[in-house]
Amino acid sequence: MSAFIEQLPKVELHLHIEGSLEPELVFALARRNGITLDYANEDALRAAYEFDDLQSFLNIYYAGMSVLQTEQDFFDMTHAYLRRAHNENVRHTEIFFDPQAHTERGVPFSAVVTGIHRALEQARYDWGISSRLILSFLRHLPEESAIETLRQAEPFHAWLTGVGLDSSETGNPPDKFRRAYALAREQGYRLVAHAGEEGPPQYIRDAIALLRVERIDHGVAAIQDPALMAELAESRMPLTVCPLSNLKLRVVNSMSDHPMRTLLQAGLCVTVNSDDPAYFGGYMNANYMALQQGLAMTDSELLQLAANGVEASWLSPEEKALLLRDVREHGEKFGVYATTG
Ligand SMILES: Nc1ncnc2[nH]cnc12
Ligand SMILES: [Zn+2]
Repeated sequence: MSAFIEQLPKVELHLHIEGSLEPELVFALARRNGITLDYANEDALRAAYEFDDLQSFLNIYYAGMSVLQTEQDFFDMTHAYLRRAHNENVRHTEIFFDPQAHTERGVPFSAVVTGIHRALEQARYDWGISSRLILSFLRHLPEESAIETLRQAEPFHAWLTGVGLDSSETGNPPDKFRRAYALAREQGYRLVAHAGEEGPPQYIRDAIALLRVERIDHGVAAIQDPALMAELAESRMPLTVCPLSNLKLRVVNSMSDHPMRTLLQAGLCVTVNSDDPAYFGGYMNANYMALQQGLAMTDSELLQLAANGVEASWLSPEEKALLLRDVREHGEKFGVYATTG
């Protein structure tokens, strides 16, 4: 592992907290909650992490999170992620959670959000990691369910910065959630959505035009549409790209085919993120390393990606300036300067 990547101050903007649940914790929580799993042990579960596409991953992802029952379970999962993030010099993280995947199983919304929030507060206190929490709607469910989830979130609005949209993309276009997003916007939430992971470039356009998002999660399908790429570059609309996720879900055939460098060189505000690190083979450092090894990205390009992460974050302008200074100073220490911007 390169010291440049290890010591680089990093921002993570696309992380599903349920996707940070490592097999060891899945089994520990199953034991604690008296749940019997379909897998004999941690290794057997890990061996099932071979995916053909997004849906084959989502099936295992939802099964894995069924061990989460109590507020303490949500705390423990979030705390474990934050410890890893801290160890990888992640300074700021914006975390998705999927409340419907838990409330549908009878887990109260309050237990989910309180456990996660408590861990975020503790990490801020213990390790100085700042964070934001993003409530993500499941797009395979009806819009009414998303709107009901927004209602359940009302008492916890102070802990929630934004709303997002994840799960099965194909056949569930942004248009389906127009009313839910309009409501969230009225209530003061910031808006993001997964678009252009497996879905077409038109979903990226629609997320921007119909849902009025300020960031696109994934967005790698933009590579198929030069006019869209030019618009995204011009507006500096951030894309929260997840390299190892794209590889494991076969969005790209190999890391050397990944569009990250082309998007970066075209002036888009692309960022590096881990998506579901327990399932896709690594956290933030591993994602930077995949770009370094698979695309031969230079330290200068990696520095620019880290700076883009700060730019795309929901930190205040003052906090961004401080963190950007740390990123630049890290580069100077290694004699490295950002490529663009
Ligand atoms: N990569 C991904 N795409 C869509 N939904 C998800 N939920 C968790 N990870 C996801
Ligand atoms: Zn995602």
